[in-house]
Amino acid sequence: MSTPHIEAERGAYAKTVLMPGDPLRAKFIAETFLTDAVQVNGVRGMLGFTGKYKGVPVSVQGSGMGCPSMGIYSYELYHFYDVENIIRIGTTGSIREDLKVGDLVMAMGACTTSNFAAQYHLPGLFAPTASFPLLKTAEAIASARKDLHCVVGNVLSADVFYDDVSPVEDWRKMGVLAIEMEANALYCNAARAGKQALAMFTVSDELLTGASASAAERQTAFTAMMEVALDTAAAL
Ligand SMILES: O=P(O)(O)O[C@H]1O[C@H](CO)[C@@H](O)[C@H]1O
Ligand SMILES: O=c1cc[nH]c(=O)[nH]1
Repeated sequence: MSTPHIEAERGAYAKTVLMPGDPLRAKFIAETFLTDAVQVNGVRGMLGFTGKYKGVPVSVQGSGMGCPSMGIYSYELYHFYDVENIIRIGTTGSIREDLKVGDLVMAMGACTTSNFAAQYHLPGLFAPTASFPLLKTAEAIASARKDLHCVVGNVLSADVFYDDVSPVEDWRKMGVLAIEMEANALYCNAARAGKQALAMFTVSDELLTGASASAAERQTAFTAMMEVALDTAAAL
């Protein structure tokens, strides 16, 4: 069996899949943290791998950028590959003063400028949220680490990276912590499929100050987030 975007056979993915936007980050995770890792997808270069972490089967699959791309891959994993849990691990731009480069943000909710949820024809607006069991487990793992500052709250999944007019202040006034581009679609797909999802992010940019992660910070802080996500997967 394959889908238009995934060439893997049914059963090739573990029940928990980590999803970075960048397929090369998926490759890095497989090579760095997984044992017995095998590549299960290479269609469009959107790499996917399955291996073991601390003896537990775990997969990692690139999602691409934006809600449409995340919408495709998470839908196919949930519906055609029997995946139960998806943990997005991404980068984000913080819009709150105390959220600094390297900090970890977990998305309890995901606002959006995308029209992704319009497909459901709901008689109102849907509020996409993380799965509480995943969030609770991941937050406990992150908080136990001395090397991480972890904040849980609302994020914005934006449709536009290069905005003509910056939306930062409007969302900041509503208590939104940070901006990324995929969590909303992931949470919608999980809700509709009756599955579990969580999105977490390393702050790569402070949109209020203009600070951004150095190469070294990207290496270490992103690695800490990967470990939190993998330890969460192993604990499920
Ligand atoms: O680092 P990733 O997971 O790709 O996430 C963020 O980075 C990309 C934009 O540069 C968007 O996909 C955004 O959500
Ligand atoms: O500012 C940022 C940083 C990462 N990802 C985004 O979508 N925006």
